[in-house]
Amino acid sequence: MTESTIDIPAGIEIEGEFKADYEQVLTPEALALVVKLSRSFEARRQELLAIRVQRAKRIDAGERPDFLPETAAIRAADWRIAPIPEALACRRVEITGPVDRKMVINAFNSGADVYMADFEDANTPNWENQIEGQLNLIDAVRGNITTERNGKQYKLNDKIATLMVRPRGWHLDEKHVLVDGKRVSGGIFDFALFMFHNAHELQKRGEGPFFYLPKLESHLEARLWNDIFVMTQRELGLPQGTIKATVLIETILAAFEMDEILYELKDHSAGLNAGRWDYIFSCIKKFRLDKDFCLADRAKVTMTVPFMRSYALLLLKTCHRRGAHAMGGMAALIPIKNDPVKNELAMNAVRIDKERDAIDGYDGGWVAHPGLVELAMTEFKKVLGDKPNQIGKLRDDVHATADDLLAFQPETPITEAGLRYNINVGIHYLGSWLDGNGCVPIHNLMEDAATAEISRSQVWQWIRSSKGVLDDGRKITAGMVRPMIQEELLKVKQEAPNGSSPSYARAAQIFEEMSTATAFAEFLTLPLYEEI
Ligand SMILES: CC(=O)SCCNC(=O)CCNC(=O)[C@H](O)C(C)(C)COP(=O)(O)OP(=O)(O)OC[C@H]1O[C@@H](n2cnc3c(N)ncnc32)[C@H](O)[C@@H]1OP(=O)(O)O
Ligand SMILES: O=CC(=O)O
Ligand SMILES: [Mg+2]
Repeated sequence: MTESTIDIPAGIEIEGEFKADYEQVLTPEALALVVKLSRSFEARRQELLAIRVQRAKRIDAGERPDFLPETAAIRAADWRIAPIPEALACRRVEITGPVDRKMVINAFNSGADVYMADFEDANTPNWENQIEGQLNLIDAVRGNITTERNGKQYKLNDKIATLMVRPRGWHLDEKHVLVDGKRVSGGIFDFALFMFHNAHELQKRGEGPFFYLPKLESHLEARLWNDIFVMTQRELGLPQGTIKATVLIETILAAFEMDEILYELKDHSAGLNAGRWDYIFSCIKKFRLDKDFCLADRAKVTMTVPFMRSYALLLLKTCHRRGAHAMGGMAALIPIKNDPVKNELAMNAVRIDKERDAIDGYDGGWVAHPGLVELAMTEFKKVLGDKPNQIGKLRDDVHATADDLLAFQPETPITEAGLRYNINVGIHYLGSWLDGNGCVPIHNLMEDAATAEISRSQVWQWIRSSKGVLDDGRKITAGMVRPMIQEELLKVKQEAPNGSSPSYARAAQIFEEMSTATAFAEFLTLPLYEEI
C-alpha cells in the first residue's frame, strides 16, 4: 500500500490507499475543508438520521404521512427561488452516469444539455471509484480529460454538457476517512472535494458548482445542505448563492415537503427532480409492515399508475409555482443491440415517457445512455420550441392530496416471473456492485442501486404481506424464495459478462439474508459497503 507524502491536517485519518495521482485530490487544503464541514455538521447529520428512524417507527405503528401543519404558511405564501443562472436555464435532456473516465468523456460529449456525474445510485462507492471519479472531474472541468480504451482515443468535444454532480446521500459514510476518529459523511466528503478543486474553475467558465442532492426525507435535511453550502461558499471566498442544487424527490416523505425543501434552499435551488425508482423503493420501505400495502410486479408500477402520477404532477406544479425547474426522471430502457424489433419497442417506450413529461410541463428529463439523447431532445423540443424551459407553465389545475399520494396501486398481478425477475436482478446487481460496477445492463434495462432496492424490498415484503400471493394462488414464502435464489444464481452466472466472479455467490447469500431476515435493511448499500 502506498503511503501519503502530504501533510494530513490534524484530526483526519486516511485509511484508503494513496495511489499515483491521489494526492491531486487529497490535498491538505481540500482535506481541511472536509474536516471543517464534518466538525460543523456531523452532529446534525446524525440527529437527522435519528429523526428518520423515529419517523419510520411512527409509520410502522400506523401513522400516515401528511403535509406538515407547522409549515402551512410556507406552502400558502407566494415566494420564488432566486433567479437561475444562465448556465442552468436549459436542461431539456440530462444524461447521468458513473464517474468512470471513459464514461465521463462520453457523457460530456453526448449532446445532452447537462451531465450529472453520479457518485450515488450508479456508482459502487469503493475508494478507487470515489477518488478516481474526483480526479476525472478535476481533469474534465479543466478540459484536460483524455483516455484510451481498446485502442480508441477519447477526448472532449468543443461543445459539451453542463456539469452537475451527485454526492452520496446522508445515510452513507466514507469509511476510509475518519475525522476525530469517526467515519466522515460520504456526501460531505464528495461535495467538499469537488467544491474545493472545481468551484472557482467552473465559475471562470461561466458555469458554477451545480449539484443533485439524493434521498432527502425532509426539509430539515435540505436545510443541512443549505447550511453546508453557506459555510463552503464563505470558506472558499465564493459569493453566497453561487452553488445551485436540484433535490431529488425520491422518498415518499419528501413528497409531502416539496415546497419546504425549495424554500430551505431557495438561494441555492435549481428545482426538483422526480427520482421515480428510489421513490417506489421508499414507498415499499416505509409501508412494508402495513397490512394493506402491497405492490404488484415491479414492471407494473409505472409512471402512469395513479399514485405515481399524483407525485409527478404535484412536483411539477410545486416547482413552477416557485420559478424552479421541474426535472423528469429516468425510463430504465436502454438501446438493445442486435435486436431491431426489441430495440424499436424500447426506444418507443422512452419516447412516450419523455413525451408525457414534456406535454405535462416538465422542463427536461434524464436519460441513461448517449443513444437516447437525441430521441429525448426531440420530444422536449416539440413542446419547448426555442424556449430553454417551460417554467412559466403553471399547473394550477393539479390537485394532489395526501390520499392521492398514498393510494398505492396496483396490487396485482404478482407473478412467478416477476418474483424470479426480482431475485435474478438482485443477485446480478449486487454481484456487479461488489465487483465495483454500480450500474449494469440486465435484461436490456438499466439497473442501479435504486432499481435493485425495489427488487430486494419487494421480495421481503411479499414474503411477509398476506397479499404476497402469486397469481396462481400460491403464497410467497421464504421456503419458496430460497431454492429460487439458487436457481437464479445459476442463470446469473451464465448471463453476466463476468459470471465466473465469486461475487455472485456472495451476492446470492446476501440477497437471501436480506429478503428472509426479520429485520429490513434500511439500504442495501449499507451492508454491501462493509464487504468492499
Ligand atoms: C435511478 C437512478 O438513479 S438513474 C441514474 C443512475 N443511472 C445511470 O446513471 C445510468 C448510467 N448508464 C449506464 O451506466 C449504462 O448506460 C448502462 C450500464 C445502463 C448500459 O451500459 P452498456 O451496456 O455498457 O452500454 P453500451 O455498450 O450500449 O454503451 C455504448 C457506449 O455508450 C457509453 N455509455 C453508455 N451509457 C453511458 C452513460 N450513461 N454515460 C456515458 N457514456 C455511456 C458506453 O461507455 C459505450 O461507450 P464506447 O462505445 O465508447 O465504448
Ligand atoms: O435517482 C433517481 C431515482 O429514480 O432513484
Ligand atoms: Mg435515486
